[in-house]
Amino acid sequence: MKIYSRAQIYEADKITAEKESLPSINLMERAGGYLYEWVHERLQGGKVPIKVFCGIGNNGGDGMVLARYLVENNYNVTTYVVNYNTKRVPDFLEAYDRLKSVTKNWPIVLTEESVLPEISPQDIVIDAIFGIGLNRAPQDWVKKLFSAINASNAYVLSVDIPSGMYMDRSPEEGDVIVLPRFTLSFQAPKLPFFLPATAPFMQAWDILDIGLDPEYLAKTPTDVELIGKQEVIQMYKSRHQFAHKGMFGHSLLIGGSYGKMGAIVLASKAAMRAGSGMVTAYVPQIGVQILQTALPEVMAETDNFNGKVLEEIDFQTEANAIGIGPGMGTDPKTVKAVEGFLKAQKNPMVIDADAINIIAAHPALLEHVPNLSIFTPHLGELERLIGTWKDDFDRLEKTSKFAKTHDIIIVIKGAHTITTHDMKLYINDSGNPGLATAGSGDVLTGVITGLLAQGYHPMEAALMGVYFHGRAADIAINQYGIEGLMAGDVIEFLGRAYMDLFAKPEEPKAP
Ligand SMILES: NC(=O)C1=CN([C@@H]2O[C@H](COP(=O)(O)OP(=O)(O)OC[C@H]3O[C@@H](n4cnc5c(N)ncnc54)[C@H](OP(=O)(O)O)[C@@H]3O)[C@@H](O)[C@H]2O)[C@@H](O)CC1
Ligand SMILES: [K+]
Repeated sequence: MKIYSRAQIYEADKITAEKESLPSINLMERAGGYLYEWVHERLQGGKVPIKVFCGIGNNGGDGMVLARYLVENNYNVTTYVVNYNTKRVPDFLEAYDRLKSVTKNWPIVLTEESVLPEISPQDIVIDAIFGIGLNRAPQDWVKKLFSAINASNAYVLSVDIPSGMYMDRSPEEGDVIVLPRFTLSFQAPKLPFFLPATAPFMQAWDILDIGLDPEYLAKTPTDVELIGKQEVIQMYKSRHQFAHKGMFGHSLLIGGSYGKMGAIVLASKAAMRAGSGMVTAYVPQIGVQILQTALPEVMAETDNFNGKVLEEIDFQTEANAIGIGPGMGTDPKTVKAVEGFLKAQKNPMVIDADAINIIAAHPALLEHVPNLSIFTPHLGELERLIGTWKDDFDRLEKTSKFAKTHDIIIVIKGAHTITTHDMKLYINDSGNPGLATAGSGDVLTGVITGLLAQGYHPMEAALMGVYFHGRAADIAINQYGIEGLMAGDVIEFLGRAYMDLFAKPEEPKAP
């Protein structure tokens, strides 16, 4: 699913109005009408007190239309104009007049001098104060209103985006954002919904299709995409009945050290479950027995040293794909081995954990990393690789530039894992907090390597790998719970994640 920028949303709005030869207020009427339907379906005329807070831009206009429908249908509504600015936009004014024409209870105008209204936990609050147009810090009294809404314990429904959330920067000290119970966003989700500093405000949300011009939406390329089941189905290649193991590639996982053999065991097993025809693990001698005992399906190769860490990386396996890093450590001898190894590589591979740390500490090695290799850092590793950042948006910009410069793919692991290549961002749609557990990254490395070995393009392998890893965890928590989930459980549910691609979607849960 495409994620449009603010400029693209405004453009879509303009083009839709032009094409339909309708004044733009009609689009606002449509948006407000859909908001009303959503609310009405749930309240069924119930006389709960509804407080609609409207700004004076188009987001406020949407709120005004919703308020009018509520009034016309005899709901118990009080409407407020949060008059944060002198520039009331024309469509807002029109929607405001239309509301005033149907009721004697005109909206209450709130300004800096006003006493803010009491909000009780029984109220329903509609937050239509700021939409995607927020471009500077609101005045203190407006922030106080946001805080009062948040402190009220009322059910809060945000229109389009929680008020106070920016489209292009993370919250800073002193910022306040409305924390809604639910957000109804128009046409497509917005980038901040998925970033660490702002995603916690998006506990539940849905998209309202307000009929923006489908042609414009379809033909406009976006810098950001959301990757879910639909996108993965398009990349998936099904197997025919007479397939044999030689057709699905040989994965080689390099890593492990004394005390950290589990990481390479998990990665190797995950590569098998991801569908790699064969898997070999290249480990220090100390690890051979452990690996062979843990995983009879996986072959082992080792170096010529009797050490606890890898001192050499020189293998016979003719691998279709290599994943390096899990449990490897950063012993100087291993660093030398990695240097030698990288210089000999031509094909894209998966680079994780200590292999990332080694490259970060020896940036000259980047030159030897094959193009389209997939780096899978968590935030700590990413910082070592690319340096520090100001906020979530800055991190994305710096990471995509770094990936572009070195022609690599970077998978930034997090609650919403984001993959970047060629200045585009791909946000993963699956996964849950259960994945914040030891070994989960090693499993991901194995899955991506296994997909790469099967002949998927590195971008497909990265996006599918991240998706399946998350989806397997989503299915696994039905059995283990979020707290109980372990990395090994994710591996056990990988098969189910593949099967789920073609399963009938579940009924959405009621908010
Ligand atoms: N386009 C679409 O597809 C559709 C969009 N729709 C709706 O429109 C919403 C976007 O509307 P919007 O552009 O009018 O912006 P909104 O968020 O209402 O802010 C209003 C204005 O406030 C100003 N301002 C900013 N920060 C400020 C501050 N701190 N303190 C004081 N003032 C501040 C700033 O104007 P400025 O003063 O910078 O000129 C800004 O323009 C969108 O979220 C959706 O709900 C739907 O109707 C249907 C189709
Ligand atoms: K809002």
